[in-house]
Amino acid sequence: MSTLEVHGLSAGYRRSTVISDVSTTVDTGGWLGIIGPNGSGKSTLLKAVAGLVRHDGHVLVDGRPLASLRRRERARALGYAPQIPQLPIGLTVTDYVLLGRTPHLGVLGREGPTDLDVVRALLERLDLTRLADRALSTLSGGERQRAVLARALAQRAGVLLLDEPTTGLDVGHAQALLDLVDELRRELGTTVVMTLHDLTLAAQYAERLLLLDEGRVAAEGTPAEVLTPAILAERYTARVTVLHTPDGAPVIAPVRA
Ligand SMILES: Nc1ncnc2c1ncn2[C@@H]1O[C@H](COP(=O)(O)OP(=O)(O)OP(=O)(O)O)[C@@H](O)[C@H]1O
Repeated sequence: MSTLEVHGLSAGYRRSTVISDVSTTVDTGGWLGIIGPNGSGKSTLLKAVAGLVRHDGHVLVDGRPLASLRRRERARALGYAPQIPQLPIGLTVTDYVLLGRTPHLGVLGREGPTDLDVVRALLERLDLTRLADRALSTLSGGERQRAVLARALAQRAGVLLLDEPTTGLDVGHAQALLDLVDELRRELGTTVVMTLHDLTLAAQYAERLLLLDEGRVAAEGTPAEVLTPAILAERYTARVTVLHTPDGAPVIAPVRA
């Protein structure tokens, strides 16, 4: 149940500026997909929104500057699942996902039945139940990725930032994850911002797409407005055709020369 506003956001590393003057608004329960070629600044944009890299400009959640919120308030306002997370590899899957509940725990810092229920339900939906007691270090890449997402979803933040959430997931697990995110969005009004290379999945799940090129907004609109062969040829140097599934969803198909 949160609106995210980004105003004139610029960010980078040391002396180099990577993204410049990005502005956008995502309404409560909205889903914005960030797309763009390699190195265009998608991950940097998410990190800047999350306040994890040096930036200029403003990020507001429900009209409140994110930078002004205390840690716990901030963790309830905004959750972030990075593309390459630092994992406490000795933890079990359950204990790791429970960490996502930290901003909701009472003064004693003990998890209650609601926290355990939230975690159990997420493990079930992400096909992790049989791995619940396994150490993170023993998981496959796709299993670990699902644990990282389960932790971010357990946080139940108003705004959820997902950096390439389907990386390393097979098509079935990718769909299960995106369906689950869609459900949270509909049931809890979670506002979602996600980077994705898979343009077909991006078009099927995101309501709007923002195309970054060299750190600037090159296009923004509905998937049909942004994913045109002309725009993709110009921004990705790609030859593609746009097909449609029987229910009308776009499929971005590469065309061999
Ligand atoms: N920690 C860092 N220090 C210095 N430069 C960085 C750092 N992280 C990213 N960059 C640079 O910033 C630019 C944008 O990187 P970013 O990861 O945001 O792009 P991206 O669009 O997410 O790329 P990809 O599609 O390849 O994941 C790249 O040129 C990259 O080399």
